[in-house]
This record gives sequence, C-alpha cells and structure tokens, in this order.
Amino acid sequence: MTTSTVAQTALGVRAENLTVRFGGVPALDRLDLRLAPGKIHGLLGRNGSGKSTLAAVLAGFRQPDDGRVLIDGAGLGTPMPPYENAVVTSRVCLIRESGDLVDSAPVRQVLGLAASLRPYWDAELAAELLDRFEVPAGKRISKLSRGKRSALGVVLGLASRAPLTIFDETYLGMDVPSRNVFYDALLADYAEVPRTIVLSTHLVSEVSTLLEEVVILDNGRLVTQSPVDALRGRGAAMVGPAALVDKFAADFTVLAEERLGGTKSVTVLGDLDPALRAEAAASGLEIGLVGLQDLFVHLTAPAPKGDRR
Ligand SMILES: Nc1ncnc2c1ncn2[C@@H]1O[C@H](COP(=O)(O)OP(=O)(O)OP(=O)(O)O)[C@@H](O)[C@H]1O
Repeated sequence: MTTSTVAQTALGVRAENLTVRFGGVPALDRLDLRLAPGKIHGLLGRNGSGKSTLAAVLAGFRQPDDGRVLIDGAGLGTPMPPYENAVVTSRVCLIRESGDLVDSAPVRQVLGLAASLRPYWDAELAAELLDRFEVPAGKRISKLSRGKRSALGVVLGLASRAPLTIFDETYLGMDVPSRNVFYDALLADYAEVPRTIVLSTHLVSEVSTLLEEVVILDNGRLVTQSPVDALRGRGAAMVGPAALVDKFAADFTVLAEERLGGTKSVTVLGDLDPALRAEAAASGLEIGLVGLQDLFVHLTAPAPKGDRR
C-alpha cells in the first residue's frame, strides 16, 4: 500500500501524558504513545490494564483528565482531539463487547443506522459478511445469541471502513471458526482499503500473526510499544535435544519450556548474538523468534511478593 493511499484512508494517533482516573485512581497513567496510520496494532494487556479506557478515549467517548490525544490524517488537515469532535468521531469506529446496540431493533435497522452515520459505509460488504456469519437480518438484537451479537459487531466494524477502527475484545463471544472468518475478512478488507486497525485483546497467540505493531499496557502504564518482529527478536525459541538446549539456554532467562521425549523447546529472553546463534544452529538446534504470548506473559507478570519495583 502506498504512503499517499494511507494518508487518505488511515488515521494516526498521538497520546501525550494521557491520564484517566476513576474516583482518583488512574486507569490510564501518563501514557505517551503513537499509533502509526495504516497498520494493524495489537492493544494488549491483562484484565483491568486500561485497554477499554484507552479505546474509549481514542473514539471520543471519554475526555482525558490530564494530557491529550490527537488524531491525524485521512483528510483531517490538522491533528485534533476526538472528544466532542464530530469530524473525528465520524471517522473512528469503536466496536465494544457490549455491542452498544438497541436490543429491540432488528439487525436490518441497525445496519441502516450505521449506513446513515458512517461516511465510508460499504453496504455490499455488510451484506456479504452478514451472510458469512449467518446473522439473520430480520431478527431482533435481543434474540441473537452472544456469538451472533459479536459477529454483528464485527460486520459493523469492518463495513464501516472507518480510517481508525477499534475492536475492543468484540470477538470474544464468537466460536473459533467464526473468529477465523473474522481474521480472514479483516486481512482481506484491510488489504483492499488500508486503514488503521486496533485489536484490543488478551488472546495474544490467536491474533499474533495479524499484528504489525504492539502496545502492551499494565496497570494503566505503557509497558512497551514496538513492531511485532522487534519485540519477538528480544529473545529466541530453541528446539532440539534436551541436553543441547539446556547448554545454550543456561545463560538466559527462560520464559517457557516444554519437553517431549528427548526433545526440548525453550523460550529465552536476551540477546543471542550472531556468533552464538550460528554455533547453536551448527550444533543442531532450531532457533526461532520468541512467541508473542510468552513475551506478553513475562512482561505483564505480577511482581513477586516483597518486590517494590
Ligand atoms: N466506569 C468505571 N468506573 C470505575 N472504574 C472503572 C470504570 N471503567 C474502568 N474502570 C477501572 O479502570 C481500570 C481499567 O479498566 P479497563 O476496563 O480500561 O481495563 P481493560 O484492560 O479493558 O480490562 P478487561 O480486559 O478486563 O476488559 C480498572 O481498574 C477498572 O476497574
């Protein structure tokens, strides 16, 4: 996708010192981050880490208590805060697990409303996705199963083709085959219309192949922001004969290990310099990138008792 296409169809985000408090307690604590336009970002964090609060601020549903968020690109001209700003919010689509849907309305009516509110709405895509997820257009929202409600959220999010589209754990209610349909549809449509996608989730291993950039939150603080490959390069996954794996892993922090007969696989943190990598490979070890899930668990693990970090 070209830079000029992205500039027309994708929004970037800049958060500076962003703070949101509930009853004086920070849910977001002095966050500084940037979401580059035209990429698929993973917003990762354990329960209560602040993902939904950040998503709500980006979509203009909530005003920061301190600091600011600026949205930029896709014809906006100048960077703008999203709160109470219809020019920005018409270009940002947040789909939440709760669905934000009127229970008494039939699906068809919900789609009609989205079509009238969303400037980039694609009715053909909406109809095609509704079909793929087998969501009946005539049924009332209140009569849909949790999974079909989630699927409808996905249809609304994708067909909106909003320059900034945020899925806040929307798809958790869907079964695995439906989630796979979502991931396929997301990638296909993203390739057709480049835009900025944020997937907020703790199902890290499932979405890891979709993501280009990752933001990890913990207790409202930014743990790290990085391209996925750079993050996965912070260590290595080694597979081979157990004794050999143990020898090469001895000097590293082991994040995860698994043993099957005489074969062992470990995930280690740390910089494996090229000479060591070459030596390990020559000895018969397979060396790969660290799994995002292992890194996520390590980076967001609770501090040990007595640790006053
Ligand atoms: N409306 C609210 N009133 C009071 N506290 C809130 C409110 N919304 C969120 N919080 C608190 O803010 C913190 C961050 O919550 P948030 O929902 O943003 O986290 P999350 O990462 O999305 O969690 P989850 O994965 O469980 O959905 C939590 O401590 C939560 O209890």
